[in-house]
Amino acid sequence: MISSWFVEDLVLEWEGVKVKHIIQAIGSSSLQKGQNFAAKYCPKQNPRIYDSYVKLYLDDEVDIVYIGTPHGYHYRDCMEAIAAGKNVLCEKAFTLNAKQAKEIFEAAREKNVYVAEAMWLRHRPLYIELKRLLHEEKVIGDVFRANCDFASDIGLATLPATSRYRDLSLGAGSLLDIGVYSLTWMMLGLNDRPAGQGEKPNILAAQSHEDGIEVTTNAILQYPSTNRQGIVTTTNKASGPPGEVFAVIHGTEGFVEVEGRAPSIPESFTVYPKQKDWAADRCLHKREKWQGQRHEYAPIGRGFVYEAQNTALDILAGRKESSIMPGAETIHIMEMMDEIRRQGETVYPGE
Ligand SMILES: NC(=O)C1=CN([C@@H]2O[C@H](COP(=O)(O)OP(=O)(O)OC[C@H]3O[C@@H](n4cnc5c(N)ncnc54)[C@H](OP(=O)(O)O)[C@@H]3O)[C@@H](O)[C@H]2O)C=CC1
Ligand SMILES: O=C1OC[C@@H](O)[C@H](O)[C@H]1O
Repeated sequence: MISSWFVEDLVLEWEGVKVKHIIQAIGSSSLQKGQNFAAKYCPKQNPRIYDSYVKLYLDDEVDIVYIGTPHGYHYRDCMEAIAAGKNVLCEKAFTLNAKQAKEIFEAAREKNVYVAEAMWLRHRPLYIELKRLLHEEKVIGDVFRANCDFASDIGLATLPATSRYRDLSLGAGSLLDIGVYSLTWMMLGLNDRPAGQGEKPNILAAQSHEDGIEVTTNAILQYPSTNRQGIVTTTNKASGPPGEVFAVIHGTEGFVEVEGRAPSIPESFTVYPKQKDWAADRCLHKREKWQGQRHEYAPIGRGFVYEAQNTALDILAGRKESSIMPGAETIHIMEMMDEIRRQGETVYPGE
């Protein structure tokens, strides 16, 4: 699924594009599958098709490998690509745990190649601008709390046991799959330090499981140096349509609501300054009274264009880490998920 979405955006022509991506090769478990993929998603390109990923890593024309396999294979696929001397952009969640992530970044350093987690949300102009408004312009004063919920319905019971949503060896579970976005919004709201230098929060977490698969996670984060708190929630068994507002960030001078179909696909945010007569209303503010300023972001393609472009610019500049999602930030996120899973008693095979 994700590889098709990403490739469609790679070949998209859009205003503001600075690089031209060439899809040199496609690696798949079968030649036929790879051929069908190329014909459907990048018909104007002429990629070589390989019936194994490792064969693709040996292709001299390939500058960077994009890995879109299930979570449980990210460690293997990254390590094999790096061993072959390839730069890598690997889907979220980057690995099953922080230990695997650290080993990958270490291997990349030794081989002097680029590796980055494909956390596309971080590259979106909406995310970057909101972070600036909150922590540089301080549009809502000092942020003191935030929450984000990613609730989706994947129809777990209807899926085959081999699905990445059900197979634990593939990394099944809502936290790694979608909770990682809720955490990413916490990093925007609660962390005003540069990526990779965030403070470690105290964490209190609970997880629920069905048939051994983690389906619901709730976690409270508390940052010792600022006293900021965040609530991270996620479930893959929600029924009904998603709410329009999926994250709220509160500051001493107002609040921000972030809207969109899902936390991975934000469409707008609204900044609500504190109302002058707030004391008169106490807790009974009428919603209509609040005049917020909405910032809308028109979608371009599926939204992967920014991540693709920034990664290409990193490679062209000779960088070995992403300027937006450096290794230390990926490890920080993985460590938080390790701690949530430790408390929630979610364990993957081999751990
Ligand atoms: N950024 C985003 O919005 C999204 C990101 N993702 C991320 O992308 C990754 C892949 O997700 P998604 O595309 O939904 O996954 P899929 O289940 O669609 O699998 C992707 C491909 O992985 C390959 N694969 C290798 N081994 C296996 C295996 N044992 N079982 C199944 N597939 C295997 C297959 O390709 P082949 O047979 O051709 O080798 C398969 O088509 C995950 O990390 C996920 O979190 C997913 C959705 C959205
Ligand atoms: O990254 C993702 O975003 C959309 C979800 O449907 C999907 O499960 C997840 O991998």
